[in-house]
Amino acid sequence: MSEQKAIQDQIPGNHCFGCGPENERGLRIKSYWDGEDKTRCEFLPLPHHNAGPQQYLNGGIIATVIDCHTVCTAIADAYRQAGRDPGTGDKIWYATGKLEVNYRAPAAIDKPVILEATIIERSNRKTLLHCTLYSSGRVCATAEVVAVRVPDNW
Ligand SMILES: CCCCCCCC/C=C\CCCCCCCC(=O)SCCNC(=O)CCNC(=O)[C@H](O)C(C)(C)COP(=O)(O)OP(=O)(O)OC[C@H]1O[C@@H](n2cnc3c(N)ncnc32)[C@H](O)[C@@H]1OP(=O)(O)O
Repeated sequence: MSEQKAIQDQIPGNHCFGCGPENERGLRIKSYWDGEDKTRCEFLPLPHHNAGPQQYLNGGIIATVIDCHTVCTAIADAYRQAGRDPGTGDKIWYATGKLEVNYRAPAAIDKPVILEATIIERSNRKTLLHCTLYSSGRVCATAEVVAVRVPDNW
């Protein structure tokens, strides 16, 4: 990937478990633009992120990384639509309104997962995104997410 800074590293004050650089015990995913309305994230699971069987990634962790990758994409997009660099000026904050995940195949615990998010639709208050999660080149999950703009005191 290019030299671009991760979306999460451009937005200060984020303590989110999935994507907050300020959460020492979090997953700390990093998302990058990869085309006009697309972003990409690579996440390497840790052994304790397993499901019941130790070789597979836990479904809640899958949902979390999809949630964070897509909502951070919506936030970065909103800054872009406002003509501002992320983290500059008044804060823009989105929360997850809807997260619908289809688990299509198990994801290996010891391989990186790749997430690709696409912005499908945007309006003033909400952004609809699609996300695909791959492991070893295979589609393991797809998701539809609605990110809703909330005040920065939310
Ligand atoms: C303090 C300082 C802050 C500084 C910033 C710090 C840095 C942070 C930086 C970065 C962080 C980013 C990291 C986040 C990543 C992870 C995100 C999460 O996990 S968030 C936690 C889980 N989510 C919840 O707990 C939501 C709980 N729900 C709510 O609070 C409300 O229901 C909310 C905000 C989602 C909507 O409530 P309403 O009253 O604001 O707005 P209404 O009028 O209901 O909806 C607005 C629009 O959204 C649509 N909408 C709402 N829910 C929908 C849904 N489930 N499906 C489809 N559309 C929905 C509605 O139809 C409406 O659309 P129409 O404008 O009319 O077109």
